[in-house]
Amino acid sequence: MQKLNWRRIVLKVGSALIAPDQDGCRSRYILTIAQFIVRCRARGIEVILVSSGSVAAGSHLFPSDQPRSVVLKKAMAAAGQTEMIAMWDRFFDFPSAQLLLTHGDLRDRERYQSIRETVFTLLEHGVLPIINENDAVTTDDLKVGDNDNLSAMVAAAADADALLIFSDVDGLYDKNPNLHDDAVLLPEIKSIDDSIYAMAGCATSAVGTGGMKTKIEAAEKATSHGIATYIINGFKEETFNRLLEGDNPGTIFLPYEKPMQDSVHWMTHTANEQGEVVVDGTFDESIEGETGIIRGDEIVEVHGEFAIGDTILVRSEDGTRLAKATANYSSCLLNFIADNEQSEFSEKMQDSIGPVISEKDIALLEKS
Ligand SMILES: Nc1ncnc2c1ncn2[C@@H]1O[C@H](COP(=O)(O)OP(=O)(O)O)[C@@H](O)[C@H]1O
Ligand SMILES: N[C@@H](CCC(=O)OP(=O)(O)O)C(=O)O
Repeated sequence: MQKLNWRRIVLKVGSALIAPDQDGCRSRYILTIAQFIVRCRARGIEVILVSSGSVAAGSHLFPSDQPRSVVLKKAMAAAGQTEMIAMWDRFFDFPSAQLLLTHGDLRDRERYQSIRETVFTLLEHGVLPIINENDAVTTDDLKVGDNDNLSAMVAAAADADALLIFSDVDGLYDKNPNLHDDAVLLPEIKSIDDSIYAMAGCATSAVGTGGMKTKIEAAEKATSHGIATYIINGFKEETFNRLLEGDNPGTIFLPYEKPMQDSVHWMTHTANEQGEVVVDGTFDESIEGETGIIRGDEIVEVHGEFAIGDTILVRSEDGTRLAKATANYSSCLLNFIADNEQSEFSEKMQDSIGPVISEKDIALLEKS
């Protein structure tokens, strides 16, 4: 048995635990999770809750004979969210706060910092943050799409020590246990590679989103930030006692020994690129030991429109994704420099602005 040394944790609760009968919220499983939250807080552990279930909670308010269009699901989410938050809030004798986020919020560095500040202030004042995706307003471009990945982004933003994903299954199996009787539970995953993803199947419940694939993606995001990630069965009461005893009741994904620096992690796992620059073969050498990298003469092409401070992808001519980085130039200026690389004006401008990207604002991507 290990000593529990969590300072701050993120709990992610799946839809099947909120609305198991798909007929509004039920306290059946949530009550035990609420007690777990109370017990963690009593031990001085700060808790952030990421709760799914708004669509599942709101679906009973709409006709069941209509096809579930995107618009109808947004309406279900808007209506179900109030019911779900009201239910959580009823269980606690401390205040809670609702934060509804989209990927559009998290991938914008300023809004990301603003979310962090709000979460830290809530925690400082003993308020329980309850987070969900803002399903009622998201579009394909703006959404994270599943709360497993959202909870990992939140855990990274909040500098959590552990991410606990409560689901309807005991943990990660070598294949979907709901479809294969001989599936074997994997208690500990040291590193995530393609063989781990190959085990993951889709959700088989009527209310889940993403199944195991999005949980492994979440574990990858969180562990690379140094956050231990658990997939655990929220249906089973003994789970919670075992967790508090420092035991692993499901699957634990071990954190990286050398986690990524926060800004690099954000760029790799949360930000998405607004445009890209294609560089010639000298990129690899230019990274080494430099304080800033890529000059105009190394750029072969510029794609998309981006402003100074936006995240861009650096790619090689053969299509390899080399790095994500913060642009020190707008796409407009880079196009000008690329077209006029020999001109004195272009040279002077680069001397005064400096390199296209700086070493402190770059996240090298694994070559695949
Ligand atoms: N290798 C696997 N191990 C465990 N569960 C798996 C696996 N592959 C697919 N699944 C499915 O993933 C489901 C959990 O994901 P999901 O339904 O999205 O839950 P939640 O609503 O908690 O996010 C399980 O009920 C199971 O059907
Ligand atoms: N944001 C959605 C949940 C999306 C989601 O990831 O659901 P789940 O797989 O049950 O965690 C909702 O509140 O209905």
